[in-house]
Amino acid sequence: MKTILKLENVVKKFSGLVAVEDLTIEMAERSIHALIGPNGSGKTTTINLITGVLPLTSGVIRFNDTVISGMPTYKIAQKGIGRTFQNLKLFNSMTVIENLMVGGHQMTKMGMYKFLFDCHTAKREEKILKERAREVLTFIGIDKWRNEKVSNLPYGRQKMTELGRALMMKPKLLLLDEPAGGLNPSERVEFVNILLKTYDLGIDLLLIEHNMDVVMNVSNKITVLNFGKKIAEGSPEEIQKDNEVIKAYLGEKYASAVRVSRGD
Ligand SMILES: Nc1ncnc2c1ncn2[C@@H]1O[C@H](COP(=O)(O)OP(=O)(O)OP(=O)(O)O)[C@@H](O)[C@H]1O
Repeated sequence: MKTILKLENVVKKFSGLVAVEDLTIEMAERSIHALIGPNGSGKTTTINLITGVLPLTSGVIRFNDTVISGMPTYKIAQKGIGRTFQNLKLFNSMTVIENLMVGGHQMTKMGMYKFLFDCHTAKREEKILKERAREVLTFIGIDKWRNEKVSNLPYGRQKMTELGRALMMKPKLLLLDEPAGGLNPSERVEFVNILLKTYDLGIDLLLIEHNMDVVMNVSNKITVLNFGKKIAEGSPEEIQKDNEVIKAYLGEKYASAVRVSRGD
């Protein structure tokens, strides 16, 4: 088994508060790995550490054996790590396709100076970005809304747009912060199908998610955090039976519903 992402003894402190405590995670290549835990347990902070949005207090993060902790965010993105956010970070007054094209700019070889002053190359770059955006929009099934302003779209399609923007860079690993949050049941099913299709393209997924149906159905491995510490790790079956996880997060109601549905 090859490891795509490795966190080694990662610590993040915000003045007095230890948000992530001595966290070690190994994510296998060709896997869907979930990070779950109660509110405030350090999940989003962990994603912010991986993507370089926050500096580590101590520890090391490796992506495909390269140390990425300490690198600026754009370099980490260029290495092949994409992300989506818990609260959408789209440009609401821009159209769907414009949002994707902005997300794809880092993909092109051109610097901003050249883009502004070299019209000929800028036009060619724009054409490449547009073609890539259409390809991504078709893949996630929202191409017909490409010229709509993001603010006019229902929430489910806005979430798709954000996923599309992350896919523009052709990441090898995609970090998803609550992809199913705020979606209604049919949007959720549609989104999960697109995520599985994305995985089939060869993109590994690290997923933060509170919806346990989604987590248990799609993940190969789950890491559970509580107060910044890893309290359990294993397959969905192992995690559903883990007493500490049931006590800290899943609750007895969830655990007994699973036992009934399994006929235990
Ligand atoms: N920039 C910050 N400054 C100070 N404290 C922070 C900061 N970001 C996060 N925290 C704190 O770190 C802890 C972990 O927060 P984090 O957002 O990582 O949790 P989470 O597991 O993602 O929660 P949720 O499920 O609610 O999104 C919390 O106590 C939070 O208040």
